[in-house]
Amino acid sequence: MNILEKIIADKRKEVALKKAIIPIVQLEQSVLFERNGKSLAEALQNSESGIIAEHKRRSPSKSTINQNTNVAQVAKGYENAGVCGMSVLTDIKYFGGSLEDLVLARSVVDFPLLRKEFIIDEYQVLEAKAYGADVILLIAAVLNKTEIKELSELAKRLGMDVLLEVHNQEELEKSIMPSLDMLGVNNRNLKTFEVSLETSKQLSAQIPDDFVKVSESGISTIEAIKDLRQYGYQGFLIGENFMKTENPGNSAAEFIKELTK
Ligand SMILES: O=C(O)c1ccccc1NCC(=O)[C@H](O)[C@H](O)COP(=O)(O)O
Repeated sequence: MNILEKIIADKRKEVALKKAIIPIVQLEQSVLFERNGKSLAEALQNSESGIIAEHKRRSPSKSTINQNTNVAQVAKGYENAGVCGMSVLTDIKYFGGSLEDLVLARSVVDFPLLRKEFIIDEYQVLEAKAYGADVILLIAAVLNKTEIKELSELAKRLGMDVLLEVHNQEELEKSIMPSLDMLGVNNRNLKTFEVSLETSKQLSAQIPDDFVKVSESGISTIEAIKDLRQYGYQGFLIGENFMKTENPGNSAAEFIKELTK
């Protein structure tokens, strides 16, 4: 079993347990369920930087990135830095995140928040809305076409944006559908952890112009972003490069200042 298969197997158990503990009707009673979401796709299209900054304590490829974070402080720091949106990892076992992180970020900022999660069930889409997300991530490597359609259409009905993530041409071909807002190319192979920005460059021409293109993972320089822009990318998801520093908000601010000068 590769790491992605292991994560998904654990996720199925986690979701089954959560469904038994917190019924859907309770999620729908959350005050945040009534909140009008902010569009990340629109924010990226109107942005000079295109930065989506991530809150990430650890990952399967890096056992420790930053264990001492205060998610609310990081969210405020990212807001002051002028990011377009923030990605909040909510997986506990592999990334040290939680839905509480999402709601804490929501309590201090009003810009688009992406629930970064391995979504395999409609229950998690409802959870994303109930805990304050504006955007969900769907990963083509772990979903079939029908699942992508059903999960993305539910997110759209709830007023959320959908970022669909692919890593190769086959995943891209099965995924293109009108209920998606952004097409993300993950430069990290989630089975081997190998990272190459060439993945974004190679797949860019096959992504229809109707979708905002986002390049994800392994981005750490201004030059990389300038290069990826030549391939039509308007969004750049950055995690470790900011989170490995003592003050992720300040790091994002310095990066964006340099990028937009
Ligand atoms: O980051 C990992 O090790 C990882 C492993 C398995 C599945 C997903 C994983 N990461 C999720 C992400 O896509 C990244 O957190 C995100 O794109 C930011 O990447 P980076 O800037 O390289 O931290």
